Amino acid sequence: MSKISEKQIAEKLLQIQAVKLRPSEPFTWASGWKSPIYCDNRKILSYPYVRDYVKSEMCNVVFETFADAAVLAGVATGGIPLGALVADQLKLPFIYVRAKAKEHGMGNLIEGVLQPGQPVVVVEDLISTGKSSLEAVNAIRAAGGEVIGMVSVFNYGFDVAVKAFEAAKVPFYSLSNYSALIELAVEKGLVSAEEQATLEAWRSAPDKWNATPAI
Ligand SMILES: O=P(O)(O)OC[C@H]1O[C@H](OP(=O)(O)OP(=O)(O)O)[C@H](O)[C@@H]1O
Ligand SMILES: O=C(O)c1cc(=O)[nH]c(=O)[nH]1
Repeated sequence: MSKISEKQIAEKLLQIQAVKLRPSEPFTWASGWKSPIYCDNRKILSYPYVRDYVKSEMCNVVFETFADAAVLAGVATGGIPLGALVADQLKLPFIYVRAKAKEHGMGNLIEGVLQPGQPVVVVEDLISTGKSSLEAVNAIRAAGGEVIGMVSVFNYGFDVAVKAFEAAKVPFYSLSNYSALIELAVEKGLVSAEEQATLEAWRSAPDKWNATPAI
């Protein structure tokens, strides 16, 4: 993605107030990490113009980079509505991967139709450690699908995720990222010097970060 388009997506996320800073009462992430920041991409769905923009940017990535995609797969739950929108626009089949296999009914981990050997692109709303995305990749591979790549709206750019995607041989594209977001928020004066210092301390060791409650 170009730096300009990364910032344009970041601008939309800021406009819809999807990004929250709460250093004094840290958020708990899916990984268990504590964080002073949370990016709630689910809010994109509630703003049709932003939703359209994100959808078409995701379509461009799939169309231009993963032209062989035969199926799109959403990662539950954030990646499901986005993936379905993109699949609908590109007229591709859609499946989704649950966080865990359903405990009644068909007992499925993957919902929808996946034929062995089909090239699949995984759609995620956000990548932090990459664990959720890679669990979905592994489930698709175990079911016989060929994961050719993945696309997400946002990526924190942590080394742990970059290395995990490399090890799993999954090329990934994110429409925006933490660096673009913070650069823009600082330019717009939305982050105070104190908040910037907190974010820097957190970003340098997110797995070890301990928030000190505001006095
Ligand atoms: O890269 P990771 O460390 O795995 O974190 C990112 C995951 O966390 C969020 O999902 P969450 O588990 O909050 O569930 P949701 O999508 O159902 O809201 C997000 O939608 C990603 O799937
Ligand atoms: O890692 C997570 O759980 C996570 C971080 C974030 O900023 N936004 C989100 O939806 N999940």
